[in-house]
Amino acid sequence: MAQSLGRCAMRGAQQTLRSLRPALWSPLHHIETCGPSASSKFVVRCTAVGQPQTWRLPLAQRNYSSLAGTELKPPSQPLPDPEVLKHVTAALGPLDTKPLAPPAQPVVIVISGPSGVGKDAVLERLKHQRPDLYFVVTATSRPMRPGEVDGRDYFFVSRERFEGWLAGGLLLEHALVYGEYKGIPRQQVDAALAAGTDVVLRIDVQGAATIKRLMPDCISIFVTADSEEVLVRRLVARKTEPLDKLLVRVNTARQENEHIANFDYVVVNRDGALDECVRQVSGIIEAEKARTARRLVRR
Ligand SMILES: Nc1ncnc2c1ncn2[C@@H]1O[C@H](COP(=O)(O)OP(=O)(O)OP(=O)(O)O)[C@@H](O)[C@H]1O
Repeated sequence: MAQSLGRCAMRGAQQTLRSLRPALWSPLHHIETCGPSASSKFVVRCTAVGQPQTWRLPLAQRNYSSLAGTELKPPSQPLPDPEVLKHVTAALGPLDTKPLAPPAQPVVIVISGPSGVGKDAVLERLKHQRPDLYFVVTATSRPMRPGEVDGRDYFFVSRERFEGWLAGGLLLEHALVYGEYKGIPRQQVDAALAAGTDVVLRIDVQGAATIKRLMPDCISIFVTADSEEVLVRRLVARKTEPLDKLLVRVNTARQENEHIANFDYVVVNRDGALDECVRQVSGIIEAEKARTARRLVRR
């Protein structure tokens, strides 16, 4: 039997459930009981819009904060009347079990924007929230910054090696950005798409235009900051460029901002609101995947 909760434990369970499934949570008014059941399921009894509901989680859990990642099962539906079902199939023939909407084709998502706007910061957080996406590791000839890891953040390669990859046709797109090469390894993109996985590319503005030409179906997102002043403050605070290179980046950012109209979406990475930006990017991907054109192409 599920046990009644103390006020403190109840609050913990509410917070966990809300963070797990915000969409399901919103109509819930109140959790009444919450705890392990005799059948080793974790049972949550709650009232949603006046209706009592019971949620059964697959695992017994005592620690509410460790519920993250546990699948919430919706309340069980009443079983259909077998006699009625029999009549339906007798009249219409066997019912088709194929999905009514075909799965969406894998998409390429291009994240771009001026230097210092927060592309890496956004992607770092998105990686944790969206393990279903494949994040292409860009190759670059620029030196590693403190905290960066070769093969995780970028493939840090010499100019000679980069030029060898270029000559061998191993890069989908490349550009010389602030005097350093950056390029997208073709094989990573092809392999992820072939496996049906959505691919995220982090590209500078000039590279984004090339990808849009090569892959017109890609979703291009321009990340920008609240203002030029905020952008410059971020770059200065990052302390990764000497003054002369900083000036070049700010000048380039001015020109890049004029290319917003070439992108499908623009998202503002507001100061101190990184999570909000990540949420918007993730929402855009979800909405695009639900577009009928992306789902019906295979028919
Ligand atoms: N929403 C935000 N609020 C405050 N600071 C932020 C925000 N987003 C990112 N930053 C900070 O701004 C700085 C620049 O971010 P980041 O390095 O991710 O930019 P970038 O667009 O990847 O730059 P580049 O193209 O030069 O590599 C970092 O120090 C990062 O922590």
